Amino acid sequence: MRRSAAPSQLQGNSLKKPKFIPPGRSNPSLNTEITELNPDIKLSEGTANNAFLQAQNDSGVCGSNLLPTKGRSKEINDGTTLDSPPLVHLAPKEIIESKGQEEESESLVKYFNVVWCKPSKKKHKKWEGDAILIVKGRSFTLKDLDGKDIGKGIGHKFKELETIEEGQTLMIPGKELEIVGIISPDDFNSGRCFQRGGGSPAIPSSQTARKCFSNPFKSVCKPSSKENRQNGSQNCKPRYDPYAPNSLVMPLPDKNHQCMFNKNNFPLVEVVVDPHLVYHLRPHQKEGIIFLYEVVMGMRMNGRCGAILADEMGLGKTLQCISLIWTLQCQGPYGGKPVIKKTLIVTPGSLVNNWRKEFQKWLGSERIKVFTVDQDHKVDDFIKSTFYTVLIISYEMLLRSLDQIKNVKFDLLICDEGHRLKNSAIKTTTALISLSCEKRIILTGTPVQNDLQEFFALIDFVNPGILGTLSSYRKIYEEPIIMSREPSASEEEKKLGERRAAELTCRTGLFILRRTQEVINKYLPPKIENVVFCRPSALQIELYRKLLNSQTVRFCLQGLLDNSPHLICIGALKKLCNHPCLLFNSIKEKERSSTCDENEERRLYEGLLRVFPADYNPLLFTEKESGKLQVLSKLLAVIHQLRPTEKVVLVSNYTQTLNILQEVCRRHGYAYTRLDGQTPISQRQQIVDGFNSKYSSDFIFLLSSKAGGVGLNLIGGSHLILYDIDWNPATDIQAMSRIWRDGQKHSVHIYRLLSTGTIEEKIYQRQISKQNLSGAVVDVTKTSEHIQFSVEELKNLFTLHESSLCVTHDLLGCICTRGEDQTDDSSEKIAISRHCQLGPHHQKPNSLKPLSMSQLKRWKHFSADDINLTDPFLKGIRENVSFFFQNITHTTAMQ
Ligand SMILES: Nc1ncnc2c1ncn2[C@@H]1O[C@H](COP(=O)(O)OP(=O)(O)OP(=O)(O)O)[C@@H](O)[C@H]1O
Ligand SMILES: [Mg+2]
Repeated sequence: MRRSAAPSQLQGNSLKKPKFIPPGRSNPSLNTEITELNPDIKLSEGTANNAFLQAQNDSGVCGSNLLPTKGRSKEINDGTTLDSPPLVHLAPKEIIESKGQEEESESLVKYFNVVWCKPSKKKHKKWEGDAILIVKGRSFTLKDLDGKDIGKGIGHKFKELETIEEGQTLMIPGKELEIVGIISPDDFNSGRCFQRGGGSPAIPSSQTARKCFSNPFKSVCKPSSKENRQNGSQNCKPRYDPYAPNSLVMPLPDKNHQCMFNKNNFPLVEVVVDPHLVYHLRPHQKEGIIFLYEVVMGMRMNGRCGAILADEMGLGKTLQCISLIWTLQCQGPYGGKPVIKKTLIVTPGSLVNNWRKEFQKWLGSERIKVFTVDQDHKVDDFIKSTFYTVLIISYEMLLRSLDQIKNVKFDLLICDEGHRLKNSAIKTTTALISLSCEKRIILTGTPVQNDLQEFFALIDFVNPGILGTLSSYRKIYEEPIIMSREPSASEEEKKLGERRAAELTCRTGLFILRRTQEVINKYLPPKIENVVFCRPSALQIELYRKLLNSQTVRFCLQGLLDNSPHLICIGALKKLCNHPCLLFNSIKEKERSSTCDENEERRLYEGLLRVFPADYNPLLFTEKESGKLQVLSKLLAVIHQLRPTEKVVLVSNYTQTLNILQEVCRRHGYAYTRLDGQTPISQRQQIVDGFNSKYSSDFIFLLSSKAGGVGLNLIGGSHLILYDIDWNPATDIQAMSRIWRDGQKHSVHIYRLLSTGTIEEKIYQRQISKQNLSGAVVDVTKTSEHIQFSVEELKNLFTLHESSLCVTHDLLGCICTRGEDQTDDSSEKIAISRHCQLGPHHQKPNSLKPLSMSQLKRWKHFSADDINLTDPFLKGIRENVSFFFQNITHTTAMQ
């Protein structure tokens, strides 16, 4: 039968749509091979005619796709010829089958690639779409290539469905189908059958890390034309000696790549990274550069040049990119011609100057001319000049200068802290998508796989269309994966979800690279982490009790209020934990404002003012009024006394709290500097540099982690104090990573301050238990507004444990007697039998994943009066502390 071209062919969109493989193109030899390779796959009883089972292939996750069956033959079919495939009408019918036969057939699932059109008697059909036909026992489902159901039927005669085969035409209600090929279960389960061609590896993964050290002059210099010969003789030499010891040579492109990108037959030349850079590179950075090179050159996936470098914080993503830019800007594998001319780096405002500094640090100021955009240096100046090759701009400035930037041809686009592009609807993302540059790199230290839709946005940004459309992605990956994780998921759903997740990882793994902190541990000094449980002051406890007794909290716990008033309650408790004067300010503010929709908040504060002294002045707050502030003040004094040359980074998520901390610095005469959301971008790097300088007299760096923490290097400080806790462990991890990074010379001390028995402990417990148990990877931008609380959870949040030294320790079910008061909420206990302070750590402690309950159990812990407490810093602050957890990460070597 002659047929019109299938839509997949007509659209010319081979990247998104599976290729139409007509029955005649089936490859008998391939099938023979597959059958032979899979001796386990046998024709099941009574299905000798089933070509699908013969061709079934358990290919690896990234294996081959559609497996055409053996050429259909007259012998297999009941006398029908190839040109006139059997026409079977699949109208619902009553089936009279023997029971045994029915059961057998029910379990049989078959998948077919089909084309469909409206039923017609015309000889030359006008096929309207490609689709996937799933036949299971007596029912079938037809899905389009976006995974959407476009046809369904049940109760069909078993025999008819059993004998479907390639080339056959079927009638289903409203549609006529032609079977184009058979799909292996693996191709269906992985979802590959829906979207093929979009990301096929250009090189097998086993070769990906291979370095090629072949002689560039050996047989590769084959200039074909005169011009090429000239070019060849000029540029045939690698820029640096590939045979020098420790040289870092990029892999050579394979034949396919050469066919596609070396049309002029330029001689192949080794691309060698500047030895000046290689001298400094860590092993993981060398691998990272090879990875980036392969991806942006399109050597990993034909025609796809987008990468995500998701190394954990502090692993030197900046240096890896700088090395790549410098290499591609001067060299290339074809005739040595440079691959790129201009690079655009987009980064958060606070890091614009950090990038400039890193270029300077690694390459000096002569090799690459970088242009940073700020108030005095406009994009136009970059455009007018031929001097600069790299433009560094903040996301905010990019939006303002988009029109000019669009006029420049950039060959490489780097988006630092690129997880912000996870929302494809926001302006920044659409602006960047509108740039025509194909080679795109996202840098992020934050894990990106926590939300499947956000994951899609990042992938689609670097390699547009590689996962199909958003709606097809949802059907093919997101829905089955999410469904498989529901407690009610059937075995079949679980398997499908797992398989689809594996396929997604495989498809994207070619261009995503993530290494953990462990790879640089040996270059870092030891890290001592402490969780310090601070006794709340008498004033705090009294206010806390009153807040919990308020009508608003009671109504919340009865589930009686809409509009999320629990968030107001949580906010008030958190403020109180930081300092009562913050709560006082809020109450006063509420008194002044008169909007009636804030009644809940007003009711929450009822009677609270009476708890404060009559003449309370928040500006004259004292340290004694807050347990945590008292501990902080002591801690600063101890550090100052014991390590007069060392410096402290003091972190809070709230500007108002930072104001209090700043006032404490002022009162004690500590020199400080401050960076928060209000700090002008142009001043940020200066402030960071000032603090890091050994000549600086600053003792304290006040940092608002949410406003400007990402990407900063604060290695001038070796003590970091987290004054308050965020729901999201990633925010805290971001902050902690500011000082424990390459270049740090001192042992690093981290102190997390928590008010004992309060909501802060609960948030901490949530960080280490819930988030971890669910396996969810978290993201810095998630806030409490995104968290759903059950009434049970709210009850737990709104409980004050006054007599416990450490509720967190109680919950660990530790059998030591250091936390005296065991909580009565036994359902939350994790029963383990262990001795206190197990000593050596069994788990890898250094990855920047949120800490888990089981890891915390292995930390040393002490009540404040414990005689074993030897740490001089902790000893100095024990007076106002009820409990400590401590973990020491010993690193093997210092640089
Ligand atoms: N090979 C190296 N030798 C010495 N210092 C290095 C090396 N690589 C990077 N560094 C330094 O380590 C610090 C951290 O690097 P960088 O800022 O690039 O980290 P990052 O991976 O971008 O982290 P984040 O996700 O926090 O932004 C910088 O001061 C950088 O100069
Ligand atoms: Mg960075």
